[in-house]
Amino acid sequence: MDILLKYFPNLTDKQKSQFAALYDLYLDWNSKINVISRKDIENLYIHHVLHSLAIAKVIKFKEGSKILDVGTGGGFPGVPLAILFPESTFLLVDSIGKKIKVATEVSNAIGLTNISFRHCRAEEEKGKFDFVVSRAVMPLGDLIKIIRKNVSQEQKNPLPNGLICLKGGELEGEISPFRKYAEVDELKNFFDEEFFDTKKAVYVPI
Ligand SMILES: C[S@@+](CC[C@H](N)C(=O)[O-])C[C@H]1O[C@@H](n2cnc3c(N)ncnc32)[C@H](O)[C@@H]1O
Repeated sequence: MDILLKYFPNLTDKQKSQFAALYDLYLDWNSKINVISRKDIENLYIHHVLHSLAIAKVIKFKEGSKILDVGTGGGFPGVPLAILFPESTFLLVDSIGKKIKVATEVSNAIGLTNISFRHCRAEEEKGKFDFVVSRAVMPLGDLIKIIRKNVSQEQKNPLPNGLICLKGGELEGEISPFRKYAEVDELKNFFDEEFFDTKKAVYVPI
């Protein structure tokens, strides 16, 4: 948990206690419904929470922003972002109901009120949002096809509305059709921990 303060030193007491509560909640829920690899749970704050918050190093969402998290699984990156941006609203969707249940239970337990959940395929979600976020769900081209309908044309943020996804490893092939518009941030430029050496955030204005 202290690792979060290293990169986000201005957390409020409420945010600190919400982040701190995540460990026990995920430990408990993950033992019933697997959303994080069991041996990775001890790395929750670096591998999952801080990784999700990398999106906040790409953009600080303006008050009133609406964000869709596609394929959130147990709530990543949506739950950490909803804690960090209490003035924005988040909809987390996943096609697997029991994973959405974990994300819902965790966020209810920490009293998040700016978040909602839907058990559906992203293809079925018709709402409009300022940004779509996603981690480890599907190749960029497939994701863009699905979420294009969900990006609002009304702009209120410093970056034009679009998609921000967290990706690992070799991305050249996946990104090349979008290279004219995509911006790739290496997470090692934001965070010192070795885990981030190969991780990237890809922003595509839509
Ligand atoms: C590898 S998991 C990643 C979960 C989470 N984003 C994370 O990083 O921990 C991929 C998730 O995407 C969901 N998913 C895949 N295709 C989807 C679709 N078309 N609509 C909604 N969810 C989808 C799966 O059910 C799964 O929970």
